[in-house]
Amino acid sequence: MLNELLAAWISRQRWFGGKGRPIDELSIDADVVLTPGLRHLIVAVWQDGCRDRYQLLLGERHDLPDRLAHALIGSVDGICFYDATHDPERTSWLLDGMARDETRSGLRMRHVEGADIDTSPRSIVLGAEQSNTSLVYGDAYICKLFRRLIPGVNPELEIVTALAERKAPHIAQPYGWIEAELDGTGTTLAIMQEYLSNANDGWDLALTSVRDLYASPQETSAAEAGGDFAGEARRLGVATARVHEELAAAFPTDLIETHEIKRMAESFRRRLGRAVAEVPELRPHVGAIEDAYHEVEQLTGAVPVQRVHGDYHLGQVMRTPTDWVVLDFEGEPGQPLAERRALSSPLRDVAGMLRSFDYAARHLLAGRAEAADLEGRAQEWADRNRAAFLEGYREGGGVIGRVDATLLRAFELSKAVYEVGYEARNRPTWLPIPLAAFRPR
Ligand SMILES: Nc1ncnc2c1ncn2[C@@H]1O[C@H](COP(=O)(O)OP(=O)(O)O)[C@@H](O)[C@H]1O
Ligand SMILES: O=P(O)(O)O[C@H]1O[C@H](CO)[C@@H](O[C@H]2O[C@H](CO)[C@@H](O)[C@H](O)[C@H]2O)[C@H](O)[C@H]1O
Repeated sequence: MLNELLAAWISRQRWFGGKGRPIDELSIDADVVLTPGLRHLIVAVWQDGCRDRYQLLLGERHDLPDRLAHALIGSVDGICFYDATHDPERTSWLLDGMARDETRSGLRMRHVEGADIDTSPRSIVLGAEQSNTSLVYGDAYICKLFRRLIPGVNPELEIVTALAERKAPHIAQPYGWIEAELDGTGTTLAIMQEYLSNANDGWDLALTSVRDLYASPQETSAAEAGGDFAGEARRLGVATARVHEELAAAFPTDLIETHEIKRMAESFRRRLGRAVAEVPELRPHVGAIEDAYHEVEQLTGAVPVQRVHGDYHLGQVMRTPTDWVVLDFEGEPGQPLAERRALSSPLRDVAGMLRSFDYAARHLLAGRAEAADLEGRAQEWADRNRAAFLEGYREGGGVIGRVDATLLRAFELSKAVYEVGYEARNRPTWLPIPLAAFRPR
């Protein structure tokens, strides 16, 4: 009975990866009582013969207070089962568990060595719930619970711990984590980090600047408009180069030669093939994209590779009162863990951020025919901020050599191809944004 309630509820959650397909079966793989009225579950969801596993915090109460009514999963024999991430009385136990380094039936809660965890703040669930659920404790900590579980150490934990040990700037300090064995592999279930309470998301800041430009008289250039973003874009470039430098110092690096460069071009092509099958609007652009990938195949010499962010965009960086902080070193969601941890060219992140400037410039135009006359201004804003970011990247020590232009272009196109698939699946009205990347300039 509980399993059926959970199946109906999980299919409605924003973070559920199998939306739109019926659930054939849901079973409870692990069930640990953390404290009376709070259970930690790992459930297996079967759809079309495939299994995905998810992590739940299940609350139990005889009477559910009104403030938790929205979190109700269902009732069985007079007990109300609910999503306990919304219940600060219960989630405080996670803080206690990490502070005490508790282990409960294989569920290990740990704090970073030397971190002094204040267990007094109470949590709220972060509004912009995405593929995971984040709990913010006062203005001290943010604890991200991974919903869909993939066996292995989460790259975010691996990277921020390594960079924090080096006292690297531009990261949010890690405080603790939760882990368990999944298929015999130590698997990260949650990460707790410093909450940047006084910071703004890069995407929101960039959009404010774009709006200022669109609202200013036609003859005003992007440089003269009130909220010019170029200074911030340059500082972000500097921070990005410093983070790359720290990643190269903390993890192995390598040089890839001709045959591996060809393999990289093949992987760009495979991604293109999958996206074209899914989104026919890509078809007219295939020839030009293939040409750019062909140029990559012709490159000679070695390309430096290292650990990178992997899904770098304006929504992954926050501006604190003093500088930029980079979040979410997890790589592209949906990619296998091995791929997300693989060494790559740092130009991949540079390309990701360049794409993001295009996104910010065009997002107000998407799907609005009447906004077509803003096209030139969108281009001007994007060009100005892309150039400023690259200037900052070089200033911070980042290397973009002459041959790198070919790689950078291919990474940008490949990111835009990924985005076409992402938007078609998640936000179809945004599809024109990445499609614009393939127009000849
Ligand atoms: N350390 C932090 N401090 C403040 N806000 C944060 C922090 N980490 C994440 N956030 C906020 O949560 C949002 C989503 O976080 P993110 O880690 O990107 O989650 P997801 O992987 O689900 O996209 C960010 O855009 C940011 O607004
Ligand atoms: O932040 P996530 O790890 O969930 O990344 C995924 O979602 C992003 C959207 O939130 C998506 O990014 C795309 O949209 C952004 C604006 O919302 C834009 O700034 C990015 O440049 C663009 O790629 C990301 O690709 C996806 O993996």
